[in-house]
Amino acid sequence: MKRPKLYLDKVTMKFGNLIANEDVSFEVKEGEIVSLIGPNGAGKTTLFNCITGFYKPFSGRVYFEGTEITGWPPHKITALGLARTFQIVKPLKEMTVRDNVLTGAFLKAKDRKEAEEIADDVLKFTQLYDKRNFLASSLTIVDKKRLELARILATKPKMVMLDEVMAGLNSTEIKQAVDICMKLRESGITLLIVEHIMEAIMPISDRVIVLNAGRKIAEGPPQEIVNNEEVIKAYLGERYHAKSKKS
Ligand SMILES: Nc1ncnc2c1ncn2[C@@H]1O[C@H](COP(=O)(O)OP(=O)(O)OP(=O)(O)O)[C@@H](O)[C@H]1O
Repeated sequence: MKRPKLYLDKVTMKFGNLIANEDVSFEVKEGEIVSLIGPNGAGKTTLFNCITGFYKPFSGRVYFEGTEITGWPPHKITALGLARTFQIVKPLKEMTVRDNVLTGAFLKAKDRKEAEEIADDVLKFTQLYDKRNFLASSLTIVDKKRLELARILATKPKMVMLDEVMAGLNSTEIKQAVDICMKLRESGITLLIVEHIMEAIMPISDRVIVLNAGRKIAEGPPQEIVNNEEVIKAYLGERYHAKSKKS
């Protein structure tokens, strides 16, 4: 039996009267790829912020590898091995690509030499090594997204949470991003992915969790989710449903 890596117990988050997440519970097991989907405003990013310490939930608890991390500061959660990307990528623009990645690598490295080794490995993995001396501000959107991933991989995470890393990419770049997800899983990293590009994530997800208006409305293997009437109505629509039936 695989152990739960991440466990949410009835997480609720409110902004004034608006309930962005309501009693959301689920677990992600070690080595799984789990996708979190739902319409715009469903509460996916808010939940990521609650898990990674950027928001303190109104109520409920978050556990990582059995340790309760509810309300911990983000840097402490990253140090424990849970890292996340942001929907709007924010590299340190006036620093080089390599220095950006080094800032992540120093979290776990014992000295500069080790940090540089970690950074260079990660830069090669994310195909940014040739651009290591570029200023981050000069990168294209796909390379900025790779850099965002490289920075968090340099912290040597056990679990990575990706927030819409495929948005704005072309089909070749999406395929490369999917390959990276598969490679991360092969290397033992557990993944929780927020994404709107169903064609990319459905084939690689072990399980899919669906949020709508802050509540979890479904959870299950991709094939079950694409046939779930409530999910089709709330989010997937007939188009994706019909397409997935054909394949
Ligand atoms: N800081 C905030 N203050 C007030 N309301 C917020 C805040 N952040 C999010 N919300 C509201 O909470 C709800 C959930 O938003 P959230 O960004 O989590 O949705 P989402 O599922 O990530 O959407 P998308 O797919 O568009 O990224 C929305 O109604 C949003 O307007």
